[in-house]
Amino acid sequence: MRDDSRKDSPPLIKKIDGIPKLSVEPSEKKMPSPNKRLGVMPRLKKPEPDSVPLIPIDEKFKKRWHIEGIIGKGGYGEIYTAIDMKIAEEVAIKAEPMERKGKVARRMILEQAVLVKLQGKPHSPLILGSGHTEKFNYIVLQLLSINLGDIRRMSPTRKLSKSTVGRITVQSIAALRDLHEIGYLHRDVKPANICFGITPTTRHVLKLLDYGLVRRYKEADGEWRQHRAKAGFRGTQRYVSTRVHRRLEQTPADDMVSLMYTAFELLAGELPWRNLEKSDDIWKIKEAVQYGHIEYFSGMARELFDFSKLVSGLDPMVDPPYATLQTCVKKLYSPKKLTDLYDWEENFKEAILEKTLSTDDSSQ
Ligand SMILES: Nc1ncnc2c1ncn2[C@@H]1O[C@H](COP(=O)(O)OP(=O)(O)OP(=O)(O)O)[C@@H](O)[C@H]1O
Repeated sequence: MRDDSRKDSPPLIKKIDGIPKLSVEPSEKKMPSPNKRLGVMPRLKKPEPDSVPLIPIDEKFKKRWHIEGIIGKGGYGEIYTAIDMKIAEEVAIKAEPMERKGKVARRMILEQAVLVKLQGKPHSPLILGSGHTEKFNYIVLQLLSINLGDIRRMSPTRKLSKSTVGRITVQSIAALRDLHEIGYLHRDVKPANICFGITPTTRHVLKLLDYGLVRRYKEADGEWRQHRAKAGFRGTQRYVSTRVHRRLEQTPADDMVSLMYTAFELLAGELPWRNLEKSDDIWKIKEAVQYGHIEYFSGMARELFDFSKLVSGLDPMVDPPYATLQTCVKKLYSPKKLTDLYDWEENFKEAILEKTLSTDDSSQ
């Protein structure tokens, strides 16, 4: 379930005839070195029969971008790769119809505004341009790797190793801290919204994507906005906190809970509620995990027990202690460094070894 009637976010930009044009010239924006592509490059998707892409493939768009094909399709938009003819560099273009169910779709307007505010922060993708046509809004972004959900599925064990997940979590905490610092909640933290860079200088730098569900939770002076008595559902059912199941106003602690579930899924290969569909059933198991029921932390998941306890104990009414959370997950990868190789650069050998060791454990 992914609900998105965005009634609750105040418009940041009054003009709603399309997202504002932003075109960043190469001299103003330092693109990462284009010489060498590293990491797990996105692959073009086969065109779906009977579906017409928003931007025609193999044509020049806005006289600047040669569209190569579609690499991703979210619930709302399409993501393309294109060659930016001005800088001879491959980029990603995200396009979303301007109208949804007869209403002006504001997701991308908000996403563009937040991305602009985040420029200069290491875990935000570079935004290279934006604008609109009669039918859709678009944002031009730095091209990144495939997302962590797809990377996990590439692993022969369908899991990532402790040291890789530790480094993903520590960088995600920093990404969320940077977003919370400018006053916004993400509200859709999940493996599909996390990628890495693909150049020598960015290949170990995590990038948090998809700011379409953000909500402002504090004002410029740092004062928190008043909570609503009841909030609508926002997020993805598998990863939202129990507070979201209860329709409570989300706060930074709820982004941390979604990050903890993300780390759990990457490390254990699945979440305990993976096969459940009903919100109440999922909520019940999430509560048991929150209360620290040890049976849910078997195999590699036990490595996340302390982090889970810390996240479950967070006070939802204050900003989380980011540094303490980072210290807790550092023990998953220490003495490795953030710049050491990650699973996908080493044929997932560490994840395979960990699977063998945990199978040995359970047979004793
Ligand atoms: N800059 C990028 N470089 C490479 N791949 C990207 C980039 N941006 C998005 N993607 C890919 O496209 C997918 C969908 O992107 P995104 O989540 O931004 O779209 P969405 O329409 O908002 O999706 P959702 O339905 O989750 O809201 C991502 O999971 C990722 O794999």
